[in-house]
Amino acid sequence: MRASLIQIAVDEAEPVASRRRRVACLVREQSGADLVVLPELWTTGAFAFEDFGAGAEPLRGPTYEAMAEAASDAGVWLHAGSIPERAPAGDPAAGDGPLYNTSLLFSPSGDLAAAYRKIHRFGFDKGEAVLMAAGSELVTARLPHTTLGVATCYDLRFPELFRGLVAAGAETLVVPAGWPERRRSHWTLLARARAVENQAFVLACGTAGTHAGVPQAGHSIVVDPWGEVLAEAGPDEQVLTVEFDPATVAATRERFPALKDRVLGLDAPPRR
Ligand SMILES: NC(=O)CCC(=O)C(=O)O
Repeated sequence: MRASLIQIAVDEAEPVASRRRRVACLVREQSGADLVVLPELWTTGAFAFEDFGAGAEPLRGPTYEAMAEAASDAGVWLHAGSIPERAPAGDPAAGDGPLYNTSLLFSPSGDLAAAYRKIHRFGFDKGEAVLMAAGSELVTARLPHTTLGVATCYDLRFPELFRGLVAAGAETLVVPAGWPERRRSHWTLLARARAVENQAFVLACGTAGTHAGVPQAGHSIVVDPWGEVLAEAGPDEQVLTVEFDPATVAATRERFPALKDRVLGLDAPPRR
């Protein structure tokens, strides 16, 4: 299986419409890949909190349209990273619906195969954590060669989410991100940890450049179920292409069946 991770540079100097066109061209150039992956919030930038509202789109908005077309032109499965999704208002009189950090997966015919609303929002008491609503559903998707489990950026710090994805059948964990350079060591460490503990491939695609004054780490990374790094990008915009055999997941789980020794229900009650 061939995957291409497109590590996009997100800089405010580039208008969003131009970046969208540029990214669509890059996706089309990946024709022949089985799966193409884009980063988190590459239209606004993951740290451009002040732009989330103005840059928000309905699920089937301009980024959806452009990426569906690019996936179908290239004939690839496309994990199109995430968009700031403005959900429909439940009550039209109350104005806009909530914002979500929503990632989109398209099939090679350009149909939406899955949408995942990020569960763990980053920022503690500010930024995404207060501006966006949290998703609540785990999302997996069956591709011809493997089953994907999807998560977004800060989710990488929460191993229980990935356990849930594995329990739902995931073999390849796809993590679009806008991870800052400041915590790059966590990024590579956590990507490898999630691969080793879940005996799964991890495809983690970050952004390059600097937006909202936050230099991005780049260093998109692909890790195999044994924790070995198959490929790692540098800091700048780059297409990281890797070939891997999804059957390695079953072989690793059989040869070293640690997942079978899980003891379920160990969650401690919250401390008072
Ligand atoms: N966009 C994010 O989720 C950033 C996460 C991050 O910076 C971290 O976990 O560290």
